[in-house]
Amino acid sequence: MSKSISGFSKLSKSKKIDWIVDTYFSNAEDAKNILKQYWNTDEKLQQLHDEFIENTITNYYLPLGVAPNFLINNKLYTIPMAIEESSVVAAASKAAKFWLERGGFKTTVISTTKIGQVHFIFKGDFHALKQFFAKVKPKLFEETESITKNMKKRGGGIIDIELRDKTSDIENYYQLHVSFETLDAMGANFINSCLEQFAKTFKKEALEFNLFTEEEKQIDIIMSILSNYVPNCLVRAEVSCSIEDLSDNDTISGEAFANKFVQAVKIAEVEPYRAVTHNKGIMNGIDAVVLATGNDFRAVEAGVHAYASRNGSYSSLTHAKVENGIFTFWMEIPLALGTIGGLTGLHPLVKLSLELLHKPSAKELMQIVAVAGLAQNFAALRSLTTTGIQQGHMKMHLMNILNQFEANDFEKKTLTEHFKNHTVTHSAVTEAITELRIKTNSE
Ligand SMILES: CC(C)(COP(=O)([O-])OP(=O)([O-])OC[C@H]1O[C@@H](n2cnc3c(N)ncnc32)[C@H](O)[C@@H]1OP(=O)([O-])[O-])[C@@H](O)C(=O)NCCC(=O)NCCSC(=O)C[C@@](C)(O)CC(=O)[O-]
Ligand SMILES: NC(=O)C1=CN([C@@H]2O[C@H](COP(=O)(O)OP(=O)(O)OC[C@H]3O[C@@H](n4cnc5c(N)ncnc54)[C@H](O)[C@@H]3O)[C@@H](O)[C@H]2O)C=CC1
Repeated sequence: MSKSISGFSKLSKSKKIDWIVDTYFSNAEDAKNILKQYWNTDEKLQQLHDEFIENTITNYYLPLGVAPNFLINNKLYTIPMAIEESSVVAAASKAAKFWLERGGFKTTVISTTKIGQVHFIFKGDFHALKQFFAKVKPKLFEETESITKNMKKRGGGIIDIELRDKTSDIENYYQLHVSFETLDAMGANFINSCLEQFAKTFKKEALEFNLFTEEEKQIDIIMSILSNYVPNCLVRAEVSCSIEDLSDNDTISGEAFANKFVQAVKIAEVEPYRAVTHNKGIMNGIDAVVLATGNDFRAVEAGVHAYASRNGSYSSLTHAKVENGIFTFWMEIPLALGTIGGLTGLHPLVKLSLELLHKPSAKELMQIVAVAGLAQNFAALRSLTTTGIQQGHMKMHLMNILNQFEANDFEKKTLTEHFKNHTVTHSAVTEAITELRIKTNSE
């Protein structure tokens, strides 16, 4: 059985590794070598990565791929994508190329408001609390001045502070519900700093408020935190073309494809089991760009799925219709992203990704990310409603299976050629590589 340890965080990196490999690995030297293999040879760069998080022992690589040919509002982009799953980048690239020839993607940012809340318990009269709030509200703005002054100069800051009565949900529970404009920053730290100052001011001022009883003066702050639910930080991405232009092969007409596609989207609108997978496909594109641009994918994931459930049941994020012979496919999605702050100015590959994207503002990045999600969903639905998903996915996954067998270059070349005309499944690859090895050995 493994042991626990006290003071691990205080050990040096090399001592941490020693403890890990000695405690958990049968071959400590091998384990240590694997960890060290992923260190950067540039010590300064390694230190930068070490300091992103805590207790760092090595780097965890993900491939960074690119999907070219994205025409967004008449501007061409090559989109960086960091993801472990095969076929996602290929699918995005294929959808980009398809829509490039059909006018490209059109996007608009609908809104950019973010929310934070101070949750508190107040045992008293709501009327008195409202009076107190009216009195203290200017002070809340005043006492956060040092935090907000630069953001205000840039055109952002605190938009409004509301008092919300939540006592029908929990006894004596109220909120300060605050809206913010954080411009090119995702804003989590800015918002949290403002909220924590509101909480201090609110509590302090309550002690001096004459209309409160002694009990009412004891406002109990439970917590102050931004919300990752951002339904008013919304972007729309859309593609459309005539149904005749929709087909690029002879096996299905544009009309038949459009109808099937719209049905597939409708199913995801009404059937949660399908909607979750449908939206997972959208997140294949979104997460990959969010990660490549150093943004907080947990925040995005949480917010997006909450939005997908906003009408009471989990539903598709994308929608499609055919009207007057025109096929339209679109998505509105909440995305709180930053192109300043967090890791965006620190991680060399994030900086490179942002430069590749023409150094976007947060609003531009929202549009690019939404397009990556819409394109991904288009590619997946196109495969699902025509060839089935496995054909393309397994074609891309072939190399992973071959690597599981530690295939050499000759085997990879021969089998890639073979599977151009055969269906890729795990067992078909197993059979083919076994046969090839028997044949090669007997020669
Ligand atoms: C996989 C493809 C693209 C193959 O599609 P294909 O028609 O066999 O590809 P192709 O060889 O004819 O090439 C056409 C274009 O596709 C792209 N492409 C093609 N191959 C590559 C490659 N190796 N590397 C980079 N890009 C590639 C590329 O843009 C290329 O143009 P070119 O560069 O030649 O001018 C297609 O079958 C497809 O789009 N499939 C969908 C795959 C998918 O959605 N994968 C996500 C993982 S599955 C999942 O997690 C989600 C899901 C599906 O469950 C969601 C849902 O249910 O909704
Ligand atoms: N629940 C959550 O989502 C939480 C997330 N986080 C983390 O917080 C980080 C993001 O916080 P931020 O406050 O965005 O980053 P940050 O703390 O690095 O701040 C960015 C700062 O950049 C400055 N700035 C300069 N030019 C600007 C411009 N044009 N527009 C806007 N700001 C400009 C502002 O002072 C702003 O506060 C992420 O790493 C995230 O993972 C932290 C706590 C909770």
